[in-house]
Amino acid sequence: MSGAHEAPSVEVNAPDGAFARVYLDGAHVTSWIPARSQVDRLFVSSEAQYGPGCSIRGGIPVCFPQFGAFGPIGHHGFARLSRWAVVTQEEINGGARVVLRLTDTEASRAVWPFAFRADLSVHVAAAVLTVQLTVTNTDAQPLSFTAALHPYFAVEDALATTVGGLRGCRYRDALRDGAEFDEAGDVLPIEGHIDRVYFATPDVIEMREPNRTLRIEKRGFPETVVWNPGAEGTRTRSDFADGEELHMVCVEAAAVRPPVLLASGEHWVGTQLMTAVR
Ligand SMILES: O=P(O)(O)OC[C@H]1O[C@@H](O)[C@H](O)[C@@H](O)[C@@H]1O
Repeated sequence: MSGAHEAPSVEVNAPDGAFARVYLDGAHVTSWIPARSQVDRLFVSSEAQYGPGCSIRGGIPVCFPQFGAFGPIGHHGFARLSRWAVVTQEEINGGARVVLRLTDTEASRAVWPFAFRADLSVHVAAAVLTVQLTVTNTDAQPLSFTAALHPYFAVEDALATTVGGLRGCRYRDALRDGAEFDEAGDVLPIEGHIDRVYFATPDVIEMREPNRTLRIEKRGFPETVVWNPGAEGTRTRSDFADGEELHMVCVEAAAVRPPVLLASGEHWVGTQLMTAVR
């Protein structure tokens, strides 16, 4: 574990001023500042740890080859704990992009016995951050996985924040023993600790605060996860500071049910696009 300044990271600087920072450990985006803005739309804890083998608390963890407990290996998989390599850095599509890559190693095969290639592309332009995960089965046998992009969005007051667009979707509530319900509300208020996987969600939803809105889009990911640790959750985690639950909301794009199944040589693409509407 180390401090933010010692761990290697790359900057993504678009000609219009849009900015992102990505750490090589975990291919972890920790900062996103849209063009013509001074405000970072991602939350990172003041207690976050950096470096090989520790997941940064905040930003956008990449959960692969497993999301949560949806699969046979450890919670949220090993991608967020692994060193990725920078493949390309370029100006493209009016913005800037970096692509990082993770491939199997002896250590990964000991946990998950497959050859694979995972590419994470991070593109910024204007008011949009686009994060795309491409997984290729480079093994001779089929493989299956679950995955998520797990952004911690910075909010001024989580308790004044709502997520709109999930009405009618079935969800699994981890706070009620994994029981399933149908979302009845037009908007979902964040009222404290929440931990839900919404299934078959619309590809465009909105996170609204009193003074600003984020449009959160996904492609290839069927599910949306909404998570806030609540006061108890930040108090009991050493990489969170007390009270930080009020300044973050996770709205994640996930692929969990069913797991993604790839034949030898096939690939899968999942994308999350975040737009600062205001
Ligand atoms: O503390 P971690 O491993 O980063 O996980 C954070 C949270 O991630 C969310 O996606 C899960 O739904 C929660 O159950 C989990 O607590």
